[in-house]
Amino acid sequence: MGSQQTNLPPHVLIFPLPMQGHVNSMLRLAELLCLHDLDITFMVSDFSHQRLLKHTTVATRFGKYPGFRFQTISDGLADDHPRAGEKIMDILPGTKNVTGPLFRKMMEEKNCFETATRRGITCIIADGVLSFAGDLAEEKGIPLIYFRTVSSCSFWACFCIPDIIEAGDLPLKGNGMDLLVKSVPGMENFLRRRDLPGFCRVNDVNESKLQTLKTETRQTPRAQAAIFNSFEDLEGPVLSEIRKYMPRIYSIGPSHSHLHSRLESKNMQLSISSGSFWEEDRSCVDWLDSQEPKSVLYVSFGSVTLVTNDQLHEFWHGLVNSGQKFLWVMRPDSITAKNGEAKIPVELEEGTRERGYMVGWAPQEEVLNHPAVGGFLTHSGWNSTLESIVCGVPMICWPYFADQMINSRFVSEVWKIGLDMKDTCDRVIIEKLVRELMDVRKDEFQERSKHMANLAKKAVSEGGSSYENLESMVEFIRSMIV
Ligand SMILES: O=c1ccn([C@@H]2O[C@H](COP(=O)(O)OP(=O)(O)O[C@H]3O[C@H](CO)[C@@H](O)[C@H](O)[C@H]3O)[C@@H](O)[C@H]2O)c(=O)[nH]1
Ligand SMILES: C[C@H]1CC[C@@H]2C(C(=O)O)=CO[C@@H](O)[C@@H]21
Repeated sequence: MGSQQTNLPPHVLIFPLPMQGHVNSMLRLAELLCLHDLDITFMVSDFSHQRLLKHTTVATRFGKYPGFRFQTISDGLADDHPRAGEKIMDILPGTKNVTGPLFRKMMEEKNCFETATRRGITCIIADGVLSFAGDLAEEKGIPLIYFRTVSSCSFWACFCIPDIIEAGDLPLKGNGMDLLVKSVPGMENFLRRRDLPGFCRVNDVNESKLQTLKTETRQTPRAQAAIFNSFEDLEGPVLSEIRKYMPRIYSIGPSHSHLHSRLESKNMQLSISSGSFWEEDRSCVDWLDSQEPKSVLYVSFGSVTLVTNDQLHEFWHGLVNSGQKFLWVMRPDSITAKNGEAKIPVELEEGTRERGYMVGWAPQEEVLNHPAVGGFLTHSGWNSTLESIVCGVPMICWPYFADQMINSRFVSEVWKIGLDMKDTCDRVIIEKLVRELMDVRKDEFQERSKHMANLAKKAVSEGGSSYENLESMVEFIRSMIV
């Protein structure tokens, strides 16, 4: 490097798995690092980039940071791939086989992005499931930090997969699903087989999704550090277990709340739109404005979940029969009914007209923060879980796959801020749980959720654990410039 470059800031390459829930939280990390005046190259798939440009103000949001750049790359999937449901798992071989080699070529051809005004990459922060980025970092001698965007509890359960297999709790063949799993330290008293991350639901331990997640997770300790979108008061005991294998762990979450707090302290404006891949329908906020405080159940299953026609009807009946107001996000691509199959019974149409409101995609953070929202029926994606926690909104969990299975167990049994309806989808149960959360046990859930929300806000405020961890991490990134 020329001597004229020695005063340049570190140049961090941030590389998420190209899915909504991963890009969201990595974009927030990118902005947090921009606020610390680091140069950032953000790797984004062509597909995600087009979605972001179409549906968000991401260009203006990052336009105010001169050190920020997007770099696009293929995610290895065909343009018309659904990128939803179980098929989303194709993104792992897609990125490994296609994105990985393209990334290597790009780094070599572009001299690791070094220019007259920017250092070559001084640190790679890669999604914890993109080991090819770790391979390249190691080969080129570039410091590496992994950011696993799921909960620490899910990461830890995945890390323990070899011990779970050894103990005979895997493969899960649908038998003994309520038996306790004793081989994940710290979770011996409450983790059942059905709560293990969805990748464990295989008939044979050699199935590729289990093997891939095991391998990707076990290679994490080769990085110099790891980041979790979590906070010590939420997942402290689990983070301590992980630190036995990787001492340098930075819990810096909840990342959205952390970003808000940092922007506020610099008197900077919050971006109006998040990192949504769909158009946010803001009409639901007007509808919420006309509702009583804490009277509305918000229903959303994130960006990947698919719902069958039967499940749709169970939810719908359950919600209408509960007599509660509800705001339901029904993503255009989320119902698996074939044409003509999705006939809506009259009583559901009437019940929805009286008490419900539906949108294709909502400004979720704003919705959860609205005083009219009193509960969240969620698929337990990690971002949704954290967003609900920060707003003190109790949850009913209907986990669909992956980390969601264990997140929902922590919500109901560890933090006790919600109810878990995992592996059921029945209108009678749905009605009962909605009444329990929004009415019968409302006060206890509200109280515990409010307490956790306060702890989350404390973590990201000056002097809080996540705030201090981010400061240390930036120092560490600065110290690693070679
Ligand atoms: O109408 C909506 C619905 C969702 N969101 C946002 O979309 C994100 C959804 O993220 P998440 O709740 O984490 O769910 P998924 O989209 O399913 O995320 C994937 O990525 C997560 C992080 O790794 C994992 O925890 C999940 O299991 C995985 O499916 C959140 O930030 C929401 O605020 C909106 O803005 N509007
Ligand atoms: C498609 C899934 C594979 C890996 C990701 C994940 C994780 O544990 O990191 C959980 O669910 C999804 O977000 C991703």
